[in-house]
Amino acid sequence: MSASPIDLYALVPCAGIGERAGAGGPKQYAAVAGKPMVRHTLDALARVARLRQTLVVLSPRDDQFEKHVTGTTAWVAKVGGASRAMTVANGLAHLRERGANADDWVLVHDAARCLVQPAWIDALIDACVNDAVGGLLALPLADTLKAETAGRVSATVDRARKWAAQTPQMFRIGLLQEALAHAGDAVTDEASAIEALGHAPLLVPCSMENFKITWPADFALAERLLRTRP
Ligand SMILES: Nc1ccn([C@@H]2O[C@H](COP(=O)(O)OP(=O)(O)OP(=O)(O)O)[C@@H](O)[C@H]2O)c(=O)n1
Ligand SMILES: C[C@](O)(CO)[C@H](O)COP(=O)(O)O
Repeated sequence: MSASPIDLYALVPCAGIGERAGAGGPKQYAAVAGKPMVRHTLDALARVARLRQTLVVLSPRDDQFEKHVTGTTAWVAKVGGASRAMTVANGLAHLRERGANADDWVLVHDAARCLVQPAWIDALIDACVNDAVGGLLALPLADTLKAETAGRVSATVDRARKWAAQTPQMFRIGLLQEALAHAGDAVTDEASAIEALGHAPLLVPCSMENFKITWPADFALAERLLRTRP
């Protein structure tokens, strides 16, 4: 009997409250260039042919997704947690319940990184699909890096070999479940949890356009970039 093929899934944590963005509600539903932010994200993922399925993970209290996103083929589960790490862990358990295997890959991608492009996701898959660990899209730091105390510079931090982590982050589902169970709630991305198990995720260079909408001013920048895309 032949082994079952390895599938690739996307998991979109979409259960945040968007406190820093000050959009008057969860930022993933704010309109950017004519569409709710999460719709841009899902449309980009839907154009990646190698993804078998996308799972969107919502807050159990979410009453906006269905209003804002109609006609999606993505799976939806209202199993989000109090932290991003919990949302991802609960989403992984849901994927397993729906038939995903421990050896399958998952690409975890923030709903709030709505400028992601299919070509960047394909580049991540190409780089990681034969890798023992997996990896993430990221950007080498260009600016000089300062540490702060009470609004003043306390130190200049060596920026050599430092990268800003983006998403998607691509790992085997089983390894990521083990890593998140081990790391707990404090990790802010999947790679940190994998690192805590002693692995070294692959850094795959991406674009600064793959930024996360976090602050109020980010909406206008995202709008400008999306409206001027060819
Ligand atoms: N408990 C949480 C927290 C965050 N997220 C998701 O993780 C991504 C990145 O998180 P972030 O930008 O921090 O979003 P928010 O938590 O919504 O923002 P803030 O921290 O400003 O409240 C977002 O797509 C967000 O919806 C999630 O699914 N579950
Ligand atoms: C996963 C992430 O987007 C990588 O940069 C980031 O760590 C999320 O952090 P947040 O504090 O939850 O926005």
